[in-house]
Amino acid sequence: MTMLKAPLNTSKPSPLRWFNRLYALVHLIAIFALVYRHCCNLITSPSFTTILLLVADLVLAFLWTTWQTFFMNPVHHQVFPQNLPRESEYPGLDVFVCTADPFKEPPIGVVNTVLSVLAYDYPPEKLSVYLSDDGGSQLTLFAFMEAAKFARHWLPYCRKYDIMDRSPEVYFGNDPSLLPETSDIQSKYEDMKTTIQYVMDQGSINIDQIKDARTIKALRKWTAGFTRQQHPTVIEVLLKGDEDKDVTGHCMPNLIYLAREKNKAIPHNFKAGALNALIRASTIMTNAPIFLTLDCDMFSNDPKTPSRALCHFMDSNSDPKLAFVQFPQRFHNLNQNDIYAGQHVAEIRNCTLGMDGLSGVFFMGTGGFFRRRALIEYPMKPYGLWNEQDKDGDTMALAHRVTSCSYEDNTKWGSEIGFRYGVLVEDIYTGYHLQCLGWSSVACTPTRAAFLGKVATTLNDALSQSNRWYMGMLQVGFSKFSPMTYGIRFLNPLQAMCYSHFYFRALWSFPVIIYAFLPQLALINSLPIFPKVSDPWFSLYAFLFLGSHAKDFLDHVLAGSVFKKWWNSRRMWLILGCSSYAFSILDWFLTSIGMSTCEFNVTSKVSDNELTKRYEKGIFEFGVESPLLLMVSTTTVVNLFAFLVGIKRVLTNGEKFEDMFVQLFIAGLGVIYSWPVYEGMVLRSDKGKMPSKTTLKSICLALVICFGFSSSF
Ligand SMILES: O=c1ccn([C@@H]2O[C@H](COP(=O)(O)OP(=O)(O)O[C@H]3O[C@H](CO)[C@@H](O)[C@H](O)[C@H]3O)[C@@H](O)[C@H]2O)c(=O)[nH]1
Ligand SMILES: [Mn+2]
Repeated sequence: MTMLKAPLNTSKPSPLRWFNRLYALVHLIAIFALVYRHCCNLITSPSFTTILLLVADLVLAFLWTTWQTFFMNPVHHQVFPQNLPRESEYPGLDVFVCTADPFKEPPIGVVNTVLSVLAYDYPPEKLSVYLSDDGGSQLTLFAFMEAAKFARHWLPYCRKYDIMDRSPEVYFGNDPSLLPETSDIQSKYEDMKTTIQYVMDQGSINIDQIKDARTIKALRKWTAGFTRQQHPTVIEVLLKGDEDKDVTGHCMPNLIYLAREKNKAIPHNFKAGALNALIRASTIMTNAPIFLTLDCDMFSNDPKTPSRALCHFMDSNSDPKLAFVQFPQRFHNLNQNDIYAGQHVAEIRNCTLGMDGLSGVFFMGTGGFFRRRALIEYPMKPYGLWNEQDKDGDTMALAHRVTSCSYEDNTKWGSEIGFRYGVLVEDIYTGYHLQCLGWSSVACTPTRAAFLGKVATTLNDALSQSNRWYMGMLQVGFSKFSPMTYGIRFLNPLQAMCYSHFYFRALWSFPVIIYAFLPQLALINSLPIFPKVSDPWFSLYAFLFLGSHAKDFLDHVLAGSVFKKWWNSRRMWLILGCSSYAFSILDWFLTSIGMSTCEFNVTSKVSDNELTKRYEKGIFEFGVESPLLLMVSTTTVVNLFAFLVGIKRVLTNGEKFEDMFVQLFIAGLGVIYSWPVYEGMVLRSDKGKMPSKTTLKSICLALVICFGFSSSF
């Protein structure tokens, strides 16, 4: 009799797929009808307005269609870590944590992320944690030397009491129940925090005050000419598994600090470059077959996460070409209704389930467990790494060599091996390339989040982040690797359409800007541009509007969201459309004609108390002067003007309400969505209000737009 082996994972298609397909079909027919109407209009009464409306609706139709591909075959995966073999059979695991700027990403936060993964429920002799410091900062190294000392107490404590929150900041912040050692460990943690905070406040380290010879030696590497953009490689092994023991005598995981060499004259390729340096250094030092990549703010929220990933990697029935297991991004600092829609609840859920039913989820930059072989196929003879015999046993010298900035010259790093270079979204781009090469991926979505990170808590940060992302997406979309020309040859066509949706999403800004200005300006000029209520075509508009909104709302609810969050996500969709996405297109254009260079601006992970309080209350944070905010405020003022003028005309000038209904509705909706912006412009006086200069500028601009364009109608 053969024993049935207990499964490590299962997958089940969602029954909702039938409903989704039916909805998509009906909606698609309505879209065709609309396009037909536009074409008729274009023939009978061609005008600038008709052309713009057609363009807007065509772009909307394209993005709607590509969005539907996520809903055609959603699949639910489940994992069963209890069925895994013994721990002694687990593969080695390397964890890569990236940080880039000690002032935007405070080291104490990074330390918490690293401690939370050092304390994983994983055989310590098989676990190594690497910290990549692109900020090349002595302060960060110092913080990690302190963290290594604290880890000797923290790890055995977590193990002994099976603590769930292994980020000490979270654990002590949650008022832990008092165990015999708790207050002792807590005071050690507070001491470490104080020490780190002290050097951060000083902004530098006074080596004379340090007694430990090893620390002094390490810190002396920051010589006079050492700057963040120009410095040699620094590698420090802070914990060495076979030598360092915790306070109970247990072996510790490895902990390695790495600041790769930087040279102003040589592009460092931002995070992708950092990750590739990590891949090479770790290949030489520990070479675990699986590695996990993490952003510095993404602390582990569940010590059993690696075993969930292993449920896919260790399953003999899984795809041998499984490249990565993605734990979708989740966040811990969201306010109640997620005012900037940073959580992307419905989006993340629908995209992961949807792509999992095709060739696999996209890589989200953090929380991905990779099979090392997917990124460097060995033996990699042509590329050099494996040719270099470690003859003198000098691993460190070799590790320094492979993290030097000239190492990648004339190699395929960044194009055919490692994380891919050249665009600002190295994450989705690398996952996409792997899938084009025949690798697959899978999402793992446990109820308790595997990792928790930080969302942007000011409007401008949220907008700049999207600006960067969607500029990066356009770089792929319009490159020779576009999913429409390249991806489609290697991927399931639906999968290629999923990627097209992301890569071209910035095009939303065309319909959003057209719909945010054109109907409003026409309203001011008493020109009806949509069918009146009694016209049969009106019901087509109503159907398309209501249908798409109802479906979107349903998708949110099914993803566990609530009405207010959905409403906020709608508002953000409009705000992004008229600001970030438009700037993404502009940035992409300027970069591609060589008038601008692309920069990865790190999102700030610090926020002062007042700001945090406002965010927690759900108040919009404007605060700074920025072109992104100016676009938003100008658009909202135009909508308000148009709405007021339109209402006045209907009430006093006897203009027909039904003729202007659609335009009034669009402007009115704009006004309702813009409420927090008006508040920020005129009703508030706190620090987070819209800067008066921006308010004034936007009113002037809006007046020019409203009355300057009158002659064109
Ligand atoms: O030159 C750089 C720039 C950034 N980073 C690190 O990259 C991570 C992400 O940077 P962040 O500013 O937090 O960007 P986000 O927009 O919040 O990140 C999202 O978008 C990025 C680009 O698409 C992905 O890399 C991230 O994983 C994803 O969370 C952070 O740990 C940084 O320290 C570097 O290591 N080197
Ligand atoms: Mn981030």
